[in-house]
Amino acid sequence: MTAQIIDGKNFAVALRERVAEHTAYLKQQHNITPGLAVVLVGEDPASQVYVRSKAKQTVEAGMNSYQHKLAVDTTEAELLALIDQLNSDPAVHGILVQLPLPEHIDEALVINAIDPAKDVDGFHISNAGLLATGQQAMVPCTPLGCLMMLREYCGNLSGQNALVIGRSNIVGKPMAQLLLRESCTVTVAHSRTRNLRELVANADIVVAAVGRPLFIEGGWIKPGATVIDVGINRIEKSDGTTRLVGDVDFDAAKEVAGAITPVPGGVGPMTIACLLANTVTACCRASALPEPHGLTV
Ligand SMILES: Nc1nc(=O)c2c([nH]1)NC[C@@H]1CN(c3ccc(C(=O)N[C@@H](CCC(=O)O)C(=O)O)cc3)C=[N+]21
Repeated sequence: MTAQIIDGKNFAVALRERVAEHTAYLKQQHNITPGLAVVLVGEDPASQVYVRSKAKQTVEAGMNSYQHKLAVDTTEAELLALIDQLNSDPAVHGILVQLPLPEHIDEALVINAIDPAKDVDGFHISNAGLLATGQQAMVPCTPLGCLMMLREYCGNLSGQNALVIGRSNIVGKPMAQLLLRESCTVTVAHSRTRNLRELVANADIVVAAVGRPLFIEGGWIKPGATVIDVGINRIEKSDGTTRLVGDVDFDAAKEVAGAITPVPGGVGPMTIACLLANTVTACCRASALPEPHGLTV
């Protein structure tokens, strides 16, 4: 059997269309344009690529994009002052501070300085707590995108064995919370887990977010399982060029799984689409307007 390939790129196109439609509606009916501010500290080339891509897609959806590029030696106090300013700017509905930050800046302090209502990354402790207690929150973009794809491909998730590999605050933990909310039986594995192979073999759903290239072997996967690969690892090929691979050995896993996301073209594009969706959600909530269907879970 060969797995269905879950086309995250197509999925993201459809989600961005819904975002653009609702943005147009907000403009026409309420004279409000959703605005997303992205803050980048330093000149990491990969981060610059992501930030450019986010800004381009924000504008394409009809929203306002505000970019703040700060020097690598920006002080924590200066960054906090900018966040204060964005928190009180009514044109800004979403704020994203690109991670990682330079070492001299306390990441948790900065994230928790963002107004939770504008925290479109969903990283603020208030949003983490709201999600964990089943209340309305801003949901982190990557797990949100993963859940949207899982719902589409698995239908009812209730009672399914879901294995989340990775325990980060930005993917593993919120993913586990979302799957619990869907009534999955959730296991969280990580680098110290001893019997990973057996856990994978028992999982109807695998979400891999360990950050190790090709770590999960195809032969471990339960036949027919749904595999969501969050990993984006750049590896060097024998000819010296590089390519992107996930945490799962895709070529082997696709022979066993029921459905699987590729890398690239899987979770990555959905992450950015969900950022735009979260911005529209934040905008509607800020204006006490009804939220459109399908932009969050
Ligand atoms: N505050 C914050 N929020 C983030 O959401 C955030 C962040 N910081 N820091 C960096 C990571 C990384 N990230 C990606 C988003 C999309 C792709 C993506 O679309 N990837 C393409 C391939 C891109 C390529 O070819 O390099 C794909 O998977 O198909 C990748 C990575 C968001 N991040």
